[in-house]
Amino acid sequence: MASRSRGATGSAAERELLSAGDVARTIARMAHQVIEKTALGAEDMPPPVLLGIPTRGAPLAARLASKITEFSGVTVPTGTLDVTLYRDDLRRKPTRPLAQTQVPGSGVDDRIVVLVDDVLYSGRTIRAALDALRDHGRPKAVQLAVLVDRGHRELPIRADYVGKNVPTSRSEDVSVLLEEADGRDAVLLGAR
Ligand SMILES: O=P(O)(O)OC[C@H]1O[C@H](OP(=O)(O)OP(=O)(O)O)[C@H](O)[C@@H]1O
Ligand SMILES: O=c1cc[nH]c(=O)[nH]1
Repeated sequence: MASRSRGATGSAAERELLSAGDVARTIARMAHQVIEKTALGAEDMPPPVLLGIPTRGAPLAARLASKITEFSGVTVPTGTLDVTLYRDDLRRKPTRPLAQTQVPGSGVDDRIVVLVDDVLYSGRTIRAALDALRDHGRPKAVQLAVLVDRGHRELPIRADYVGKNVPTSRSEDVSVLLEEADGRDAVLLGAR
């Protein structure tokens, strides 16, 4: 279980920001936005490549891809991108376990790549993802989809698709729970 998640139970001090139904509706809305913004289905426009950032970005990317296919009829290449070795805090936290990178056979060259993550906070994970992506080719463009943007950016990074903007204080913690990793879907706001 990832460090920030309190698992399937949650504590009384946590407030539910999104229910399981909200999470499903949010992903569906984001799928429609990706279809529109990437001009999916237009002639001479290959579908975007979705890359989820482990831990929870990976199942999120798979769910987003499945909704995009459901709404558009187009299959979207989907994979995962581990950013661990590209993090700028690697020396401070050298024991982080590696996750899996699986770039689909389509590759990323000349494609729109949509990075998918559960939470956007400082932006440092996404900065690392941009570095990691460089090892796999040169996308035509890179976009970012996050389920929750909680603010407090430390780098000039913004998301193209945001499920929910949540104003937070730095002393708070956003936990995204997903069925695949946590046994249920929810977004919780608690104390750090
Ligand atoms: O914008 P940032 O400040 O980088 O924070 C956002 C990242 O923090 C969490 O990942 P975490 O590193 O806790 O690992 P996890 O995905 O395994 O939970 C979250 O899943 C994002 O990837
Ligand atoms: O609150 C936060 C901050 C970074 N990453 C998370 O998953 N939650």
